[in-house]
Amino acid sequence: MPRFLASLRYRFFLALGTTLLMALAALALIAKLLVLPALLKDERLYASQELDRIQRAIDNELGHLSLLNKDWAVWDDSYAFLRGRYPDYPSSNLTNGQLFDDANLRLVVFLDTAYRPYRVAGIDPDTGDYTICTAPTGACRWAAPLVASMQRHVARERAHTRHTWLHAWPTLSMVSAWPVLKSDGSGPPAGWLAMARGMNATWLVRLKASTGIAFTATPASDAADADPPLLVRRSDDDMLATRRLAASPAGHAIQLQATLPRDAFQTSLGTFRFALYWTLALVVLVVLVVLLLLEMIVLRPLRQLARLTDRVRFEEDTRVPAPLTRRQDEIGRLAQAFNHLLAFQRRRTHSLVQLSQHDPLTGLANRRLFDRRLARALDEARHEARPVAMLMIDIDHFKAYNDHYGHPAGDVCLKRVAQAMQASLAAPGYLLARTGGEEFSVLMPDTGPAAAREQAETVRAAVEALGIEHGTAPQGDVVTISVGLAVSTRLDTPTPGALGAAADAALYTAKKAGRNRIAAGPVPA
Ligand SMILES: Nc1nc2c(ncn2[C@@H]2O[C@H](COP(=O)(O)OP(=O)(O)OP(=O)(O)O)[C@@H](O)[C@H]2O)c(=O)[nH]1
Repeated sequence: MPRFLASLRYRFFLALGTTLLMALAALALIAKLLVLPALLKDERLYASQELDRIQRAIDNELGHLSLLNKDWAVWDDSYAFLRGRYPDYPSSNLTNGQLFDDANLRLVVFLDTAYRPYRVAGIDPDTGDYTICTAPTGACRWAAPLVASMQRHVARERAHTRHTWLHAWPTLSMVSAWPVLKSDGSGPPAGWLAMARGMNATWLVRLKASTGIAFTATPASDAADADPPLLVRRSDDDMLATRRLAASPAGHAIQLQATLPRDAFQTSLGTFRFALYWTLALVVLVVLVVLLLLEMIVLRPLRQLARLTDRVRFEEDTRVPAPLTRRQDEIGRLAQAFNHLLAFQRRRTHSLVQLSQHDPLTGLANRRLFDRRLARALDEARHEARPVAMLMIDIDHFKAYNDHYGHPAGDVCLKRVAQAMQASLAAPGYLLARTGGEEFSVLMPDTGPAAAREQAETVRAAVEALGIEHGTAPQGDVVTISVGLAVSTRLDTPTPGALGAAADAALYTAKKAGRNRIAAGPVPA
């Protein structure tokens, strides 16, 4: 594992960073696979609905044309005209101003019952001239395609009374046809009256105004062009929606093309982006806050504990800081447990130190501690030119005591003697130690020969005063001790070994002299 990954801080950073990236990828996927297609679908639906509106407007126009057509077709005058009984009908009714200008018509055609043209009247789209003929020939030749379309429609669907359709060639028109009946609607039909209205610029302006949609209507050839795409998004601002309407003659169509704004799409996209960016910002913020809280609540205390663990080795009274132990959470419990562990370790260390430096029977210092203190005392005495005194003490005829009273009684005796000697020490700085089986030593720093002898006598007397019965002792009937005294007073202080040897020699002298006494050794060199 790379070194920096060993830190929890970086591992959390990496994990949260990865989570963040995954969230980003998920959002991008959601945007690409769900949101954007839904928005585009909505836009397609909107375009289709707008084209529907244009188509409905055209249907309305056809309806109006059909009503006008019916008014003229179901009329006694028209009926009489087709029956040949009203020769003045064209001059009275099919004049330019009355029908073609006011009703915005291009062509009016009467067909007889065999669908043959009876009268053709209209405005030539090329010249703008009004023409009226008995057939679409000569001056009315321009009307031939429309007349043929009218003939075909009426002949094919004569069962119907109303006919409306769109015509695409050579110019765009909407066409209506009705059977010519008497004003009361009775028949039989005298023929057919068909009317065509040009889908010209004027018509387009009117329809644009009524729909509010900017569009064009152009002739198209079904055979030549493949079906155009419904929607072409030309820019972020607008799109081109296209639809073809069936028209006559066969193979022709009218192509509607509406230029539509993309406001709704852009607004929805903007809203989505806004939500997306805010979501991202929030996710980043949450990650940063989590990292910050992690650092403050978990990682920093953990580092504090780690530093504390390092210090424990060098500073004895190290404790976990109170703010950590006061916490009620897991870190607080860890800090409290850490403090308990420290206290437990200290107790154990203390008891181990005690065990290693004290005698388990009497509780006095043992030889190890005594030797260390003696060396230190002599060291200090050497620097400060002060005296150091030492007593070496041995219980008299203790083997005989053991043999007579038994070993357990010997132990009790040892303890009582130790307590008595301890109680008799004059200064708190004096150290009494059990340095052998029934051998004791006293270290008396800063103590001269006189005070040392006085203290030795006090110790001896204290043991004798205990009055522990010792029936087999040659020197009396109670337990006594012999004391060897050595004092260092010279500037060249002796070594611990030399002082100890002097005290030992003095003890030997005391034993030799009859026991239960004190002997002072020569001042060691
Ligand atoms: N009960 C008991 N006896 C011990 C202990 N340690 C040493 N002793 C005994 O102390 C006795 C010491 O005897 P010795 O060294 O022969 O000397 P002594 O009999 O005291 O005679 P002097 O020293 O010459 O007066 C031995 O019998 C040891 O067994 C102990 O911890 N408990």
